[in-house]
Amino acid sequence: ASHHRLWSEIDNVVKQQVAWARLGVGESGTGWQLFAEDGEMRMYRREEEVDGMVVDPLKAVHIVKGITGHEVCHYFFSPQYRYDWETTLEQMTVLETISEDTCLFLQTHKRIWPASQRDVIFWSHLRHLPNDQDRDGPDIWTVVNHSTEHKDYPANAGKCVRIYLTVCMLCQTRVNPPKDGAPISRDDISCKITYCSVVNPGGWAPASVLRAVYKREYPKFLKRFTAYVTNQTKDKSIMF
Ligand SMILES: CCCCCc1ccc(-c2ccc(S(=O)(=O)CCO)cc2)cc1[C@H]1C[C@H]1c1ccccn1
Repeated sequence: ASHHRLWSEIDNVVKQQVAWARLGVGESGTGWQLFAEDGEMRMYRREEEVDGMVVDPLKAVHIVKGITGHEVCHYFFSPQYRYDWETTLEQMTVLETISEDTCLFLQTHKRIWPASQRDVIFWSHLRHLPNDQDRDGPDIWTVVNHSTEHKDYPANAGKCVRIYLTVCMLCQTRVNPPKDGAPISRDDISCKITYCSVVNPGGWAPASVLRAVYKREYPKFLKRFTAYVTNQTKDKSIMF
């Protein structure tokens, strides 16, 4: 059904996350600190705490040649590929396939010493925001992951501490049409990726441990994931 029980929440969160992702990290005065750089990838964070817990918002901007936003979102959303690129994943369960572009996931992530193991339940929604209104507007593909409850999996019932997150993978494809009118090849395309994430680690974890983990894990994740998409798509026809 086009309108399922989570539809209004998903619609609101997606609109809010797309607007947030499209805001640049602005000039240095806006509180965004550049903390990792690798080629075209720039990773920023803001230092924020909620009830004494580190919930540093993260925003990464990356430009990857040879792939499209549709392809990035396809491999990010689809459960069947996740174990290939998500290295901190211990267990992933699709609790519900709500529609062909909306799933409910339960994930347990590998324990990161000295903190206790974490799990998370989130809905994941894949959406194409075409620019058919104004031609030169951005053609956006996005996946938004947002924590939610599930009656069969109450928080902190087992060994894992429940975390809460909102993640937005927002992509814009750029095409440089070949001069001689030849068909568009992967050499003529690139994808501008904006990845935003806010993770509330649930139970207490030392700020120094969390910040060290984020500093190590986020750049590794985005590099590994984008390399995975490049490798998966290199011999396939372009998914626009
Ligand atoms: C003491 C550590 C507490 C927090 C551990 C933890 C759990 C989940 C997550 C997480 C869960 C989902 C997503 S996603 O973008 O929706 C993709 C689908 O998997 C992303 C990151 C992050 C972290 C933090 C390690 C940090 C970290 C950062 C990037 C990758 C892995 N780990």
